[in-house]
Amino acid sequence: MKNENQRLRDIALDILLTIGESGGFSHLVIDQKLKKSQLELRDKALLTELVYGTMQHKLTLQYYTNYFVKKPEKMKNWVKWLFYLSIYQMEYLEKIPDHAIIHESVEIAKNRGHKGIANLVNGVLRTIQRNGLPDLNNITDLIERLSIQTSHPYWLVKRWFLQFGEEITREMCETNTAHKQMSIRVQPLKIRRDELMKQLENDGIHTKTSPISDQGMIIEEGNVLNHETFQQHFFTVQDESSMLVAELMDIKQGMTILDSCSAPGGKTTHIAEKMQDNGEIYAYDLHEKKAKLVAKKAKELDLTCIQVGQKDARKLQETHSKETFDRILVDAPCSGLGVLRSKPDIRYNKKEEDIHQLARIQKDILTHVLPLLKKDGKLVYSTCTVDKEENEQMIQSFLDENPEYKIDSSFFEELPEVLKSAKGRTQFGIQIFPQDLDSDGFFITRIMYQDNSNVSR
Ligand SMILES: C[S@@+](CC[C@H](N)C(=O)[O-])C[C@H]1O[C@@H](n2cnc3c(N)ncnc32)[C@H](O)[C@@H]1O
Repeated sequence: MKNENQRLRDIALDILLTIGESGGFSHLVIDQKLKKSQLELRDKALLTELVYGTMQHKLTLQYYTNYFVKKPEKMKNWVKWLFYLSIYQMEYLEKIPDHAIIHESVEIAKNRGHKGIANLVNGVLRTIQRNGLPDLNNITDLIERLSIQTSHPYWLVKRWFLQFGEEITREMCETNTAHKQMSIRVQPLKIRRDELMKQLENDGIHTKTSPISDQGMIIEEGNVLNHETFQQHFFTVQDESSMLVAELMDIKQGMTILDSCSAPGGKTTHIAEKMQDNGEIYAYDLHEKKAKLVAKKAKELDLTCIQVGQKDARKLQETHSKETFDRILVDAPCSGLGVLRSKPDIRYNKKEEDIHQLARIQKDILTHVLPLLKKDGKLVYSTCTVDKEENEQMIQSFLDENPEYKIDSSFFEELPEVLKSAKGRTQFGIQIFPQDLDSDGFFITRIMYQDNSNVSR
């Protein structure tokens, strides 16, 4: 008979095997399993922590495991992941005593395998308990050391080293393995921010205002997702860097706006709120199912100025005439290297080749969408990634090929005070690193037409 602790770790192991070996998205697999599991709320939180934590530290845990096991390549996948899960708990979670972790892990090994595997698990974990783990500072290659210490693939650390230098890369990798603060965006047509803060405070949830958006709040303590104001859709959970995108669109009431890559609708609904639901927003996404999420979100937030549809951004000229929109948002599909804290599996699944292909798609989308912008309009381009090829270099190459456009220099004046001297600021936009604001890594820039009538070419 399995006890509750064992059952919980068994489920965690199944989830890790699915994400780690079959490439499932962590948040989707966890959601699915949690729905079926009938675990108590507290246990669900621990299960989520075990899965995210183990995934986040996978390469470090692999290094430790391989240090102690003689022929690691011969281990079955479930044994490998059982080691990662067990060592994660011993090394990173203070609340569970080592003897309890070892006991549960050995029981799982007995149930899933045989006595030999149980003995191996017992032997390795007891050695770690007695002697501790190897010192990662002894790894001599700087990039390899950082890769193992912070569990980022070698190619990615090397790429960031070359693009941003050692200091920024180190800070970024370290931030990516740390806990991330949660932020929310109030729906101002439903409740004022100060009122919401007061209501939450009365129920023991401490918040502070965001330096990025006057709709933003940072949760300092307490679980806001269990609060009635969340069920009432008085706010949306949104990262602060993500909030900054709509903040930098210079939005006014009554505008006609295109959101070309809009699902699941975080930024579309923010734009609608900023317009006080007064204007027209056309929100599209390549995938029908995802576009439906935008409509759902708009409905929950009682926003009516959004028209949702399934469309390829590269073919929008079939639907809309040239120079239709006052503002356009291209929140482009990207490699997602800025959101590694919330989606730990991304770092192991992405390949360098994906980046080249994404940069081509991003440029293609920009090229096809920009003619829809009014001559005095503004287009904001953003990604949730940290990579020059998809951001600065893509923009530079686009502008080189399309001299009728330029970066809108007033964009930089509108940056919030906390980002005015950010390290990621260049003539092509701003790269926000996760360590800048304890938020997601994002790139944002703003493009407009350039009056070339006086320029001879
Ligand atoms: C970064 S996400 C957008 C996030 C969204 N703006 C938000 O804030 O919730 C990029 C979206 O672009 C969509 N996409 C990818 N290729 C596209 C294309 N060719 N045309 C339109 N949408 C596309 C993806 O399905 C994905 O939902």
